[in-house]
Amino acid sequence: MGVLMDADAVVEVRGLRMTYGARTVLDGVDLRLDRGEVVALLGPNGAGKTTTIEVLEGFRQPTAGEVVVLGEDPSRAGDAWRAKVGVVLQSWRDHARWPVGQLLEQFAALYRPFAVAGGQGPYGVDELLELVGLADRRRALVRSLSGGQRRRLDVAIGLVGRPELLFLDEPTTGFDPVARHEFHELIHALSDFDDTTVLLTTHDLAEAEKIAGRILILDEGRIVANGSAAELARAMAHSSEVTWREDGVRHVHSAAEPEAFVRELLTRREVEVTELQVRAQTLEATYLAMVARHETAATAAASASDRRPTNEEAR
Ligand SMILES: Nc1ncnc2c1ncn2[C@@H]1O[C@H](COP(=O)(O)OP(=O)(O)OP(=O)(O)O)[C@@H](O)[C@H]1O
Repeated sequence: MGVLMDADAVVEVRGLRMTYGARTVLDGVDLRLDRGEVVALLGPNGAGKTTTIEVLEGFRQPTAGEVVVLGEDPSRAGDAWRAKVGVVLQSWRDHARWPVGQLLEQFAALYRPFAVAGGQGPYGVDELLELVGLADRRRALVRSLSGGQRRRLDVAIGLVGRPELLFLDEPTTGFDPVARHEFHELIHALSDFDDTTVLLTTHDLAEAEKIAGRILILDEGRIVANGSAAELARAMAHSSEVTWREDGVRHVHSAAEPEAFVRELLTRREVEVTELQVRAQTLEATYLAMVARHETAATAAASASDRRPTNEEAR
């Protein structure tokens, strides 16, 4: 059993460190996921997102820190634990000669012994193919799928055991807009109706904003931001822009709290307000500002510690 205390947490991590040789990739990561949450882990290339997810999946042994996932240490957990966790890795290129439906049947069979009494057990193949939009490719060989279809199959393989916790590493790479939209609906349905907890990495900030209730930004081995897209925008003091017409005259106002401003505008004014629009700060602008701010601070700290004291200062 895990050493951490909170029974409500699906994932709880404290002080996670990971080094590859002399290189420190994760340097004190703390995070927590509660049941039914969809959380996006963002960060620049090489920030350590995949490494974090691989530690949570039990594929990598951390250098230091406490990691509890579904009540267990993932690096020691057994098959019954593994059956509750779904994983979609960044690239998965096996099983080229298998027909899609047969491959999913095989995976479903692996999960069947772990189905709990009264639970639904693994997905039926037809239902799963329908869910991921591959119903018409049941008999196709895996190698004949397009890149986006291949990725949908990866998602199906991650889902087949009806996991309590789903890790998705850049799941929508190569998806066309329709597939992407369907995938977002699928994630909403999983968290709303099945209480599935989802942790995904993505470089698509619009996607993170759309599907994740909470966003974590990892940079230089640490979580530098944690909150909803709106909370992160507020933390950066980013304003939304409200525009409207009053007696035919166009007005523009920057508001840190646009809901309150619009409420005031609509209730207190006696004149007619038309063409009211609120342009919210995008997560992309917030993200770019946050990463830039963090990196500037890190560079300043590094150059301060490199700077040798002058003779004058040393005295
Ligand atoms: N097995 C390994 N051995 C040595 N270094 C590694 C290993 N795996 C990853 N790294 C390094 O660790 C750092 C973090 O990699 P990771 O794949 O976790 O980042 P990421 O945030 O997922 O990046 P991306 O957005 O590019 O997918 C990178 O600098 C990478 O080169």
